[in-house]
Amino acid sequence: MSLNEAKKIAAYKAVDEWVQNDTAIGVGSGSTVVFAVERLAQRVSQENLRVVCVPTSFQARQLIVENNLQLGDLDRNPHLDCAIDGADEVDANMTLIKGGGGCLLQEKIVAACADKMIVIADYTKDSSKLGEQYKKGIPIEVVPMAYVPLRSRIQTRFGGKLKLRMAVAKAGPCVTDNGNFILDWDFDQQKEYDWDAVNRELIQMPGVVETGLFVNMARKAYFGMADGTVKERSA
Ligand SMILES: O=C[C@H](O)[C@H](O)[C@H](O)COP(=O)(O)O
Repeated sequence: MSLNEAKKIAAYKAVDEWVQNDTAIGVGSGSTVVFAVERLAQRVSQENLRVVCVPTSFQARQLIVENNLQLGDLDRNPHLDCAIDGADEVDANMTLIKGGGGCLLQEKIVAACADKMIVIADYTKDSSKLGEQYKKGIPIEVVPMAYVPLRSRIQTRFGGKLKLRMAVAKAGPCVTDNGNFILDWDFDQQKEYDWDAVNRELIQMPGVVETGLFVNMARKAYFGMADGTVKERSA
């Protein structure tokens, strides 16, 4: 089974199990969420469901609009029944790395407004320990003027190395949907980190907007496996 097929079976299962009539849901970002929106659009038209979708990125907003789903926002829908989102890695404790595609701030805000956050992923995201599968580090969204001092400060405090993420089809750094930069923290694989404590400390550093560490947020994860089954993990 291809990676895309693995993403699709996880996404379809999550949408089938968690989306009900008369609900407001958060729509995450990335390549796996594309399949969740596809399934949602099928169910909305086949079952005549009333579902309001709150996006977590520009990409998610486009997906919602292109699939003729009802677009909501946190002003009108401050309480969401669930948020369905992808992840770059999910460890045994359901701690996530997110932001590989540059989306993490709005994703965390939307997930925090939801009763439960449901993760959809392919089997390459399933890991026992952060860094085991995802090798690009933990994305940290920062205010542009602070990236140099923050890079040294985080390296000195926690070890590892931080790199400013560069754009692909544009000269210079990658700019997030919120106008910020991303530092990818290649943390020290030999160290045992308490991710909750690390996340709290990072967020307190002036200039750090948000981190791609999602600790104690995800309720359930669905992994599409290579053999065509869907593996589930609960918090
Ligand atoms: O920045 C992107 C988001 O955090 C995504 O949810 C994450 O990168 C996983 O994306 P994908 O489903 O493409 O693997």
